[in-house]
Amino acid sequence: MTLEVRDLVIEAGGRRVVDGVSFDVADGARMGIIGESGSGKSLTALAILGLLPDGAAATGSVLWNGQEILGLPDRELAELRGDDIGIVFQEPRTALNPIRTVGRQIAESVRIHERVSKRDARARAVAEARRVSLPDPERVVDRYPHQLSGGQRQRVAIAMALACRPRLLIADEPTTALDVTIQADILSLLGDLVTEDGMSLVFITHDLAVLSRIATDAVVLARGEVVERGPVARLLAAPESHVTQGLVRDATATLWSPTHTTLPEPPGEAS
Ligand SMILES: Nc1ncnc2c1ncn2[C@@H]1O[C@H](COP(=O)(O)OP(=O)(O)OP(=O)(O)O)[C@@H](O)[C@H]1O
Repeated sequence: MTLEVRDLVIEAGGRRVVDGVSFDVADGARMGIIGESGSGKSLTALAILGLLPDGAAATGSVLWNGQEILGLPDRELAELRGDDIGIVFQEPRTALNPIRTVGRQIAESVRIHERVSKRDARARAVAEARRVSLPDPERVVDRYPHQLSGGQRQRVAIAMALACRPRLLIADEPTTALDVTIQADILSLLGDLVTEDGMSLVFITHDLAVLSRIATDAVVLARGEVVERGPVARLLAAPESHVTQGLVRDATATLWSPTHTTLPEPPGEAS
């Protein structure tokens, strides 16, 4: 299943905040969308999912497996989300319902999309909790979000997003709100699950070091436009635009030094 985004334009608050963005995500590919704050990353993801906030509108084309999904009725989009496309956001606290047990929330996404019985749904919730390596899955499903750590809450959000085995996962800064060590754990969990299921991935971040751990290719956004695109290894090693060069400098300065990635000297400072 492929995602093709063509000439996406988003107007929000009377301004054009995304301006002609195009990219493809082939079946099983791992695409990054990277850029500084306010460059249009989140709105691009929300437009793909049909979740733009009030006051924002998108034009252009978003083809999912050849079908136009931009402007689909809410009902059809809701079916697509969860069934075909999973979503993980930055802040699990806001993605989770504080007054429902995490098991119920994981089970709910299964029940909506697969019509399983209540009892089977609970068993599934336990299995999904185990799959994302939540501790003591039989019991953790009876806990409430506030009783879990930030990293555990993000595991719950990932379990919810992946419970129905979507073909595409869109993850918007899923590790940004977490401690540095937890970030690495969540990234490797996501990487493992994406590989296991053969899903495609769209991963949004402002951090090229993080991106290099999970994505193979990326588009670089600045002020709503694609300023550069290519394999992440090339963007790191030979960034062409000033924006990407800045991202490489930030990545090199980042506190956690990725074990699998050798970051190059920052541009202009190489000996
Ligand atoms: N609901 C809205 N109404 C008006 N403008 C908005 C709205 N949401 C976002 N914007 C503006 O659109 C631009 C792009 O926002 P977006 O959230 O997509 O950026 P981003 O790259 O994801 O940034 P961040 O990393 O800070 O989340 C920004 O200038 C932002 O202020």
